[in-house]
Amino acid sequence: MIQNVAVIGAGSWGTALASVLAKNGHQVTLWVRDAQLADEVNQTHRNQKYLPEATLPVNIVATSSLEKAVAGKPVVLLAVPSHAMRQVCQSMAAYLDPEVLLLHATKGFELESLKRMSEVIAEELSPQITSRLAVLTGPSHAEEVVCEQPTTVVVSSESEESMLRAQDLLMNQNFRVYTNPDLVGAEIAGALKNIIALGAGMSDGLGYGDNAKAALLTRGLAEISRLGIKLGAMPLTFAGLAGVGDLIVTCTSKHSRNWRAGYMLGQGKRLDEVLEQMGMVVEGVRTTHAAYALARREQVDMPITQVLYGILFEGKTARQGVEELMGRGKTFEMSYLNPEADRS
Ligand SMILES: NC(=O)c1ccc[n+]([C@@H]2O[C@H](COP(=O)([O-])OP(=O)(O)OC[C@H]3O[C@@H](n4cnc5c(N)ncnc54)[C@H](O)[C@@H]3O)[C@@H](O)[C@H]2O)c1
Ligand SMILES: O=P(O)(O)OC[C@H](O)CO
Repeated sequence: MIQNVAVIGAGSWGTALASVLAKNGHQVTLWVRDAQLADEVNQTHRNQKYLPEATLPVNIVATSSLEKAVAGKPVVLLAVPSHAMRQVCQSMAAYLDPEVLLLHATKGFELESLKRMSEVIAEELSPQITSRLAVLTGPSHAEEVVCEQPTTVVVSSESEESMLRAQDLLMNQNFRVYTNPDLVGAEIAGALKNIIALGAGMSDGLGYGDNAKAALLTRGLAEISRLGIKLGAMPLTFAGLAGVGDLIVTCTSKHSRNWRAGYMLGQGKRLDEVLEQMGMVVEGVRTTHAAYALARREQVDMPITQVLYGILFEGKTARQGVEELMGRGKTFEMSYLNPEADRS
């Protein structure tokens, strides 16, 4: 069924998802924070800053008014950075349709509270929203999605109906949408892979090869799963699109913001220089901070995250980080063989 959909956030991901929805025939209102960019989208059907190569469908109409964007819309899709989620929800709460289906496509935790995005959304809107809330995640770079390159993603929700509605809205020949009821696992996997992507970029920036990258991905997945399972995720989610699928794409793609930021750090640039040069959200930086705190709180061993925390926030060099990881004591690969020695 054709729907009126509001997409909140006109960075690369919001713009690409607006394009998918519009090509599926939906009427899309795109909320753009910057009024000048809203005019550009309406007049030129382009978003030069975030997706310069793409021409956008004409059934995307941009507005810088959050009220105009969401009022009366049966579906709202949030694609803002994690640090903006709470404030955006607060600002749009009064205008939302009481029966709205809410999707979010944000990969991160709220740093201050260490909460997942769906928890932040439920706190700001209402606990009942969870029955109409779904997350969209999986291996999907905006730059490829907007040019209709084959892409697979996953939607997760506590409500089967919401999950199926989200799948129907988004799925097409080039954008294949799977469902997975493990909302907790989907959100955690999507957020934590960005930490490992920073590490993979660093490894490449240091000039290390494929062996190092494979080690980071595999041991990265081990610690992502360890924390995720402790926080209530289903183990198999980490073997799926939200887990290993997204880990592969983010750690190996030239489009990845997290990999690119890591690469520059590996080459010896300072974090502030790197973030300035990126000009786009690099979720992995805040997520490293959040995961470091969560790992301490939950007493879960996350050696790669710990080392990256040291590099990002404590002045350790990338090379020292590698030495630290490679110089750790002997241990089992599979912690189930010796749960007492749950080390990576
Ligand atoms: N880019 C991708 O390919 C991709 C794919 C999947 C998921 N994501 C996730 O989507 C989310 C958004 O990423 P993106 O790549 O579109 O980022 P981006 O850097 O391309 O754009 C960020 C957007 O958020 C807006 N913004 C920044 N601060 C804001 C604030 N305080 N309040 C409201 N809006 C604010 C900016 O104006 C911009 O429109 C992230 O969580 C990211 O991990 C991105
Ligand atoms: O470009 P990145 O590193 O923010 O990753 C974007 C998506 O999460 C890839 O699935």
